[in-house]
Amino acid sequence: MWRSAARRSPQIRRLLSSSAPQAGAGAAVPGPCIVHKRGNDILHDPWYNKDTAFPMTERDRLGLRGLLPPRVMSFEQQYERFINSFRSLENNTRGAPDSIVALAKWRILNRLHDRNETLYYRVLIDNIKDFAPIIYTPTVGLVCENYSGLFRRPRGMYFSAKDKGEMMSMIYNWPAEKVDMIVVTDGSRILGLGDLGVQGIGIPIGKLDVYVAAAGINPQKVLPIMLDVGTNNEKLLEDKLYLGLRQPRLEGEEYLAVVDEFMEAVHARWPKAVVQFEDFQMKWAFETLQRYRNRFCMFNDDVQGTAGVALAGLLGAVRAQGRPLQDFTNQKIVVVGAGSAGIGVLSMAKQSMLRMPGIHRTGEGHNQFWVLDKDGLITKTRKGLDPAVARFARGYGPDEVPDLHEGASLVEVVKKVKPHVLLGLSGVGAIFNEEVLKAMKESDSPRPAVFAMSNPTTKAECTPDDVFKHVGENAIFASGSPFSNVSLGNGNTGYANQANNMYLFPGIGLGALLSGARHISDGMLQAAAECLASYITDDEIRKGILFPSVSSIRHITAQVGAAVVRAAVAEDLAEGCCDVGPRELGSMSESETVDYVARKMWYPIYSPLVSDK
Ligand SMILES: NC(=O)c1ccc[n+]([C@@H]2O[C@H](COP(=O)([O-])OP(=O)(O)OC[C@H]3O[C@@H](n4cnc5c(N)ncnc54)[C@H](O)[C@@H]3O)[C@@H](O)[C@H]2O)c1
Ligand SMILES: O=C(O)C[C@H](O)C(=O)O
Ligand SMILES: [Mg+2]
Repeated sequence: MWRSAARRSPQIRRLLSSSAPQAGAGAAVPGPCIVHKRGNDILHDPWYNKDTAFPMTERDRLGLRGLLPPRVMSFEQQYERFINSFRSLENNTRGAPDSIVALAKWRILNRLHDRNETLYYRVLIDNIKDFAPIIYTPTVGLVCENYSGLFRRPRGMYFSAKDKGEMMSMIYNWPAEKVDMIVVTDGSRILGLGDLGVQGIGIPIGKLDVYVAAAGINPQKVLPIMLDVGTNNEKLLEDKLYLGLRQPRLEGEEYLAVVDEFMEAVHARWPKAVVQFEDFQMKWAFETLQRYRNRFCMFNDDVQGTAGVALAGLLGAVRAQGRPLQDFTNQKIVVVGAGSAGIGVLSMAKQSMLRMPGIHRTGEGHNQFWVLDKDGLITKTRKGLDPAVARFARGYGPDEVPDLHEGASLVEVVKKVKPHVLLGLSGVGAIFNEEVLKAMKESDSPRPAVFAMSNPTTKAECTPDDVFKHVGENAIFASGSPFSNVSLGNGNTGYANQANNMYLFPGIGLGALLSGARHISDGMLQAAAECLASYITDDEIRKGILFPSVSSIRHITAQVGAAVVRAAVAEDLAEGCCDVGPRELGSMSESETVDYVARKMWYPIYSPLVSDK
């Protein structure tokens, strides 16, 4: 049951192995590409630029002769040269402070990104495990914090509060004719780093890099967007070099009017583009999701993508105990953080429990969750609770087992509840301290699970070393940002799983795009989560491995994307994409859908260039 047929298929494995070109882009000899430029303009366009790899025929055809050193290098030589300079950077910066090294690595990758996209995406795809921590969490957080100083060239689009009334024409300033995937933020909650205003643009850029690497979205068709509605970050408002609007954030109807206008403009130009909302503060994350999810093809990654990844982890934790999946309904789960991510996780986990056989005994009233926010345990006596949070509030007093008071501390809750899972989405680093982790040792589970999902690394609720030391070697650990596995000293390994929405959002976006879904339904999201949960074998689970390695992200994304396509077809939401209509999608078997999705993935390879001038 837990073996995905496609995962074992040699054909799919071949199709998706990171060293072989993928189909779609993957024909060994790519078709020619018409360029509307010549000479230096080509060298300065990262999409067409091949640097020293332009063959002589192309140098003649495109007016490049004499603009490059005479020796023609191969793609492989260029690749090796880059990797060598990256490795020497690592050697030369050994011993330097972590943040200096991280930014130096980000700079060298960013420079390649600005210069030669084909080479950039190839090194990213082939080395995704090493490079994801640079272009994505945790380094992307540091980049956002320092963005105004690091800024050299613009990437993506900026719509500000000052652009009201102009957005419909501004959207046509974007040079690419077609856009498939948009990631938008308003910078109000960047990872666990708070309001970073316009500097949050680093997040959509990083997420879209993951889209290209994992989902094979053509980089010419992605668009990172910053909605600059001001910032409430005093430090930034006072910073003379700050690049965003120096005004407090718009609120209420004024704020929504900007987002409405932006969504209308995007939809007018690219009606089939998928829009991913990212790192919006909680109130706007939920409000915009409700407002747009039935009108546009959009989703909120922090609410919905995170929920699916956490659900896959929670189901993995049940399997690790050797229990049947239905036992999920009996798991005691403590969630620390009742924000957009925490509430998203709780809602999806609850939905999943309600679908399990046997749960009808207790139905909606069944509450296996203990939720804490900055004021401690949330109970029904809490005033002014958001209805989304109120659903998970505990009863109060001696009727409630165990007896816990409003605002109880985390350690009190863990000691009394003895949860199977402790899950953090609080944005507070090291909050799972020694006392809390030692209390987890008394968990009712033979494999107590600790998920420290906050990003970046500095905000992780704890480290894997702490967990294996204080909870025990039978513990299970997952974190939002990457950590190294822990050697347990007896030849055994304590696995540091990465529970990050990067396992799902690329497949959700790709599946929505290829199905041509009118909108993204709960069923499509559920299918994505179930697909990820089923990816891991029983053997892996027994070892404490809950999530696959990031190096298989393309393979995972093809499967998740296919699951999403099939769910969209089943719900009659699919309108098809390009020349593949809903009927054709519907006639594909499960493995044919995975093949189809994999074939649609773009793969970086130099195409012969032909000038139209
Ligand atoms: N791993 C992933 O894939 C993933 C996905 C989304 C978000 N996240 C991370 O989750 C964190 C939270 O994101 P969010 O969007 O929910 O933020 P949010 O601001 O909406 O919510 C934060 C929540 O944490 C609570 N909190 C703050 N201090 C606390 C404390 N001392 N004790 C207990 N609770 C406390 C707040 O009251 C609030 O309920 C961020 O660090 C983000 O990077 C990780
Ligand atoms: O960006 C990430 O790494 C995950 C998540 O979307 C977050 O906001 O922390
Ligand atoms: Mg996010």
